[in-house]
Amino acid sequence: MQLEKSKLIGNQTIEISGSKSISNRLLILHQLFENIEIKNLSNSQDTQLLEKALNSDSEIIDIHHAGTAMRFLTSYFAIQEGKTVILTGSERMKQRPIKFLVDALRNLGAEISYLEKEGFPPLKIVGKKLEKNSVTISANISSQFISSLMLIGAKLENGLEIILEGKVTSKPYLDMTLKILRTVGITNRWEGNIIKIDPYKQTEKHLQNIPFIVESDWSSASYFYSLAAISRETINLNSFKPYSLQGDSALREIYWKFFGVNTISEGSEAKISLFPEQYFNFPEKIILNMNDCPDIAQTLCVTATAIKIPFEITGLETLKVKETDRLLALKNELFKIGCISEITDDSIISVKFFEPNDNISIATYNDHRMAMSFAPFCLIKELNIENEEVVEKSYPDFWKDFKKIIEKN
Ligand SMILES: O=C(O)C1=C[C@@H](OP(=O)(O)O)[C@@H](O)[C@H](O)C1
Ligand SMILES: C=C(OP(=O)(O)O)C(=O)O
Repeated sequence: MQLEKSKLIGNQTIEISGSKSISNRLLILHQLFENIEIKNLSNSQDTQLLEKALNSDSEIIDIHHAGTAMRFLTSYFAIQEGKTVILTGSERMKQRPIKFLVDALRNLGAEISYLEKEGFPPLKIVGKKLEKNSVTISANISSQFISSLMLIGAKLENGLEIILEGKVTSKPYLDMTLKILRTVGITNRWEGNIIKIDPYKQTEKHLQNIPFIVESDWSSASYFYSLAAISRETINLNSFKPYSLQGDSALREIYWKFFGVNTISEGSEAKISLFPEQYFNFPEKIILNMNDCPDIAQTLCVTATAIKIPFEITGLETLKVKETDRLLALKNELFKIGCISEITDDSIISVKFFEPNDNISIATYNDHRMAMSFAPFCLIKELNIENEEVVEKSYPDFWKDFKKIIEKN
């Protein structure tokens, strides 16, 4: 996608579809427990793949690049008595870890085997009744493993106790799962390092359809925060609430503190306006731990580079095992837009900004967030985004929405 040097058309309104994370949880719960009437379901390819997998009779389920779906379906199929499936995905999916989740499920009594490399998809899952109700799992690789167990917990006869070992990564996603479980009547608690999910008891309330309006996707909103911060123009976003289940709503505080972008909520209309201060003193350096919101780290690095604010971002140990090694991809591509950076296993630090060359072409590494996070740089300089179709994974309408609010400068 060739993007000319552009300027923002101020005060336009964008409607992003429902949160991918919330939608994925609701689809699993709908299938396992309840008639949930889901409104504003995510239109992301990942959510569509999950929905298709849940309704499929096929023995082979290919989930492509959808990590959350892969992890959630592993537990889901493990408890489908009498059903055997092969759960597979893209070449990258076959490099993304799943061992700790498989070990935990096996310890509960599940029958899961690896078809290629030990510890990685594809998996053969023979659905069974799980008899045990307590399991220990490392919490520092991916919170998706734990959410996956939590989502099936209430289906086990005595519920499920999950004992977390080590540092908990991406914690707001676990809080999200617990809160969503409560909305469908599954009681739970998290005390110290133990999460307890009570067994499901159907009540009269549950016999009706439970309506759930999915709030729009905060991770997708990040690209508009970036545009607002760089352009200093206002952007309006629909279907966002003042109180969110999504950890990426930390964008409000982060973009206010470091970039002076105010978020004004019009509560009753579930609409927010991103309103940049015109005379904001940018900080000398951004020092931030983003372990709670890893999916918006790429966005923040590009905004900071465009405005030339040095940054030191830590807590990013999960980035290496996402759609690509996001730390390496960031280092390579930030260089093209004028930032020399250093990376470690869990951090990225800017070292120096310089005037980038012309003819910038950003590689996207099969990673939707690489494409979307670099696009706002067109407010500074013309650039090409390679394989622009990667955005489909989470935000199929991205280019349509993006182009609606920029024009050639
Ligand atoms: O539970 C979820 O919906 C997600 C959890 C996070 O993954 P990790 O826990 O692996 O960091 C996040 O990066 C991913 O996009 C969605
Ligand atoms: C990491 C992501 O997704 P997943 O792990 O579900 O592939 C993402 O959307 O940034």
